Amino acid sequence: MAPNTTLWPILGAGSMGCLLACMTPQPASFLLRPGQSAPNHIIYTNDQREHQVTLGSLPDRHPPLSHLILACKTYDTQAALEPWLPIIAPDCQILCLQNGMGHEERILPLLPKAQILYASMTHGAYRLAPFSVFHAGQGQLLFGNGHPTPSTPWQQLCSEQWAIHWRADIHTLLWHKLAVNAVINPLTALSGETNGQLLQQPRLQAWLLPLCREIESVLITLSIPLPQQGLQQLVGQVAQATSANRSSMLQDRQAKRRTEVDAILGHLLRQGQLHGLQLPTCSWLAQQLQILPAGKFLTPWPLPPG
Ligand SMILES: NC(=O)C1=CN([C@@H]2O[C@H](COP(=O)(O)OP(=O)(O)OC[C@H]3O[C@@H](n4cnc5c(N)ncnc54)[C@H](OP(=O)(O)O)[C@@H]3O)[C@@H](O)[C@H]2O)C=CC1
Ligand SMILES: CC(C)(CO)C(=O)C(=O)O
Repeated sequence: MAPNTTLWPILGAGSMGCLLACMTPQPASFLLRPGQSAPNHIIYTNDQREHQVTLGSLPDRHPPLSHLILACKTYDTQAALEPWLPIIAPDCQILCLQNGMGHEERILPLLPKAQILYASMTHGAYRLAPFSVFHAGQGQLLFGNGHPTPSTPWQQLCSEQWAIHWRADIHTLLWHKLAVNAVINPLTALSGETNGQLLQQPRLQAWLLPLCREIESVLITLSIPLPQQGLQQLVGQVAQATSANRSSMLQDRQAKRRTEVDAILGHLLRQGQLHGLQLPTCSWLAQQLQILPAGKFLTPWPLPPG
């Protein structure tokens, strides 16, 4: 079925969903929770300007959705998709903006023929109010599905203005992002420290080498090229570049929200188990993230296991 490119359906009207709705070349249309309705525009704000972006809406009778942007948290994927299954084409192309990996495990049980597209999103955004988004960090959206070039409608989404680019090597990029997140996010989320403190505090620094070694062992086993400079070096660069940031996982814990640990460390641990790898450091951190009450931090900060 030819994708309908006059509308961009987005499932999840949070920070990322609203930001994407400002970036699509034709109007976006939100798929909301049953019973909710969207206004006819959203408000985009950044440091310099504020403006309204018109939203579209799906007509009462329309062909099954041939493409969809998924912008809910990883753990909400199934519940969010379920009510919309009757209007989604079985072979729908679904662009996942979500952090972490394991999108297939969440989507394919509901839509076995869906075609998944992967994204590495470094634009930062938060909601000022429902349907009002603040674009906090100008980053880029790199996406792809392993093919060298995008097909319809995805080539229309590519944009210099918004730094949205198709990448043939998206899987390697995603693994490198996952690897960095699997180090920075749990260490900061459990210690309560900013990203930069990982390079400042010797007790936190002591975790970097064992953790990076374990994660590199997963990449090597899966034949994913290692970051050129080595994982620990890459983690150091990202922590330095985002030194004042509180990681998304730390923010989730401070706000007493569920974290996306399962899509990050959980995915690594499942891959490790599948391939008979021992990942004691990853495993310990994932366990602590499950048991430590929200808003509480590990004090004194421990030495790595083993
Ligand atoms: N924010 C950022 O800067 C970045 C976020 N990401 C990733 O993007 C993904 C989304 O994050 P973000 O936008 O921040 O999250 P938000 O919590 O802001 O948005 C998630 C949205 O999903 C909606 N939702 C949840 N369950 C359902 C459901 N059953 N049906 C319909 N809608 C539902 C929520 O609705 P409701 O509001 O009603 O709960 C909310 O609007 C995450 O994986 C995150 O890691 C990646 C890079 C940067
Ligand atoms: C790169 C990093 C660690 C920046 O904070 C991030 O992606 C996150 O917080 O999830």
